Amino acid sequence: MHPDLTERILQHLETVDKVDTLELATLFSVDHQKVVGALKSIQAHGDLVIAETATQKNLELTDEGQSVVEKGSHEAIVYSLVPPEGIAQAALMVAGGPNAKVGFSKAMSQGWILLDKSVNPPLVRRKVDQIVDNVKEQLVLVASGKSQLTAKDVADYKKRKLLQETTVKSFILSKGPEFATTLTKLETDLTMDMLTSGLWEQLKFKSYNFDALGAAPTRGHLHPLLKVRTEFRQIFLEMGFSEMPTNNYVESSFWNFDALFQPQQHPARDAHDTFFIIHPAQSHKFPQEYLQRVKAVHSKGGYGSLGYGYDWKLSDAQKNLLRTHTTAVSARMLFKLANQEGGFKPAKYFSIDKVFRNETLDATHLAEFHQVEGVIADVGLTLGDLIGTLYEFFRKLGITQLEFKPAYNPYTEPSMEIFCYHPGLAKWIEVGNSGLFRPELLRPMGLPENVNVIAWGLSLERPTMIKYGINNIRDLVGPRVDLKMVEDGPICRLDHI
Ligand SMILES: N[C@@H](Cc1ccccc1)C(=O)O
Repeated sequence: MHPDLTERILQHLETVDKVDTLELATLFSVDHQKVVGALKSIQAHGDLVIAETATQKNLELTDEGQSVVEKGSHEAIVYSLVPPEGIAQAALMVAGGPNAKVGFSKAMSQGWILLDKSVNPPLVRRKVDQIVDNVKEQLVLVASGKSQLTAKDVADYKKRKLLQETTVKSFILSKGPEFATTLTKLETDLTMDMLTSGLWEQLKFKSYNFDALGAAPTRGHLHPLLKVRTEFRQIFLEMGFSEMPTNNYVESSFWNFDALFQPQQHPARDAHDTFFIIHPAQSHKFPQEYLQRVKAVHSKGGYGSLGYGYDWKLSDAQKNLLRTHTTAVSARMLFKLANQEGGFKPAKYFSIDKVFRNETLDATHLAEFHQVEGVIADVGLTLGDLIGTLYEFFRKLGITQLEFKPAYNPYTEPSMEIFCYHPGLAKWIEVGNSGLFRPELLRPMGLPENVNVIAWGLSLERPTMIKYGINNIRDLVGPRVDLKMVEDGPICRLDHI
């Protein structure tokens, strides 16, 4: 608010009996709201002024009315589009755009144009050589505040949505019993000094506003990872996926590696990369026939594959570990899908949960993190389906530029790393891994020959870090989490970063 607006109002009021706040706004060339604000603060100081409410009706152009002022009325535009030789009505409608229909009927009733039915198709022709665009002229006058419209004109223009009536509330001010041209400062606090010296009797106190909203107290907040997880879950659900049960952190090597055709000598199965469990060190319950088929495909091959040709050991498959990827969850689910009652049915699944790797900790790696994984099983799926699905999935995250790079996974062929262009960071970043599950994985499970499975996985931490502008993963979990970030972090889409 203008600092001395209150005093300017009071000084003006000293010279007159009554003044309207709208008049003051024009006089001081300030917004009417500001004058009303200043009035409120004058009123807070006591009965300096008497304010009576007044309402005034104003005529204003609508957006459509404004366009008539700028470009002419709809009927004049239609008239101007009719060439001397005439034009087919349909072509006129196309040329005139959305307002051509009203323009046409108004121009007809004004007697400016006619429809010549003596030719086939009928042609719209000019009926007069010249027109005066009264509507435009009258609205121009309204815009300049000089309108002299009759009540009927006003009603007509309102009906045509060219004019609207607005009511403006204002106050008529006159001097009150405590009128003064300056404001005395209002005290907000009653101090001990004021009481003992008796000063309080001469001071004016600001009254309490019991309706003011207090500051919201802080309370529980969702962690950024949970918020981003909610967002991913929502996207999967929108795309028709169902969530897989993911509650087993402890998994056997069988489901984490062997079922996925990952050979027992694979370096990832080394204790350097995997946390093995000591108690209990082994799992014992496996679907026996399936286990035999997995053993066979590793050691001898099958389903058109040569296998790896090594001596597959049950004892290695039995070793318990903290699952290293959520693909172990997908393996269990696909086995269930292949062996469910009534046989295989196409399905779309997702999971978002914690996985563990024996990593050297650094700015981008922790020993535990989350994976987001999507899996689709259906007849005749191709790499094209995978690419299309990935585009749709990432589009829903606000990412539209993707690139794919050939990659290798023991369980997928072909495999693709997924890169996306991040406009905020102005670079391509790797966001995930994907592929078509190998027959050596699907057929031993009992999935029919013509069924293919496409899948992709990404970490939950990486998009969360990008979204919240964090470059050290240790700032995302544990004691280094900035509580301000947790409180303020909005649930918003990645494109709002
Ligand atoms: N399991 C892979 C991701 C992935 C999932 C599904 C298919 C292909 C790859 C990983 O840990 O990175």
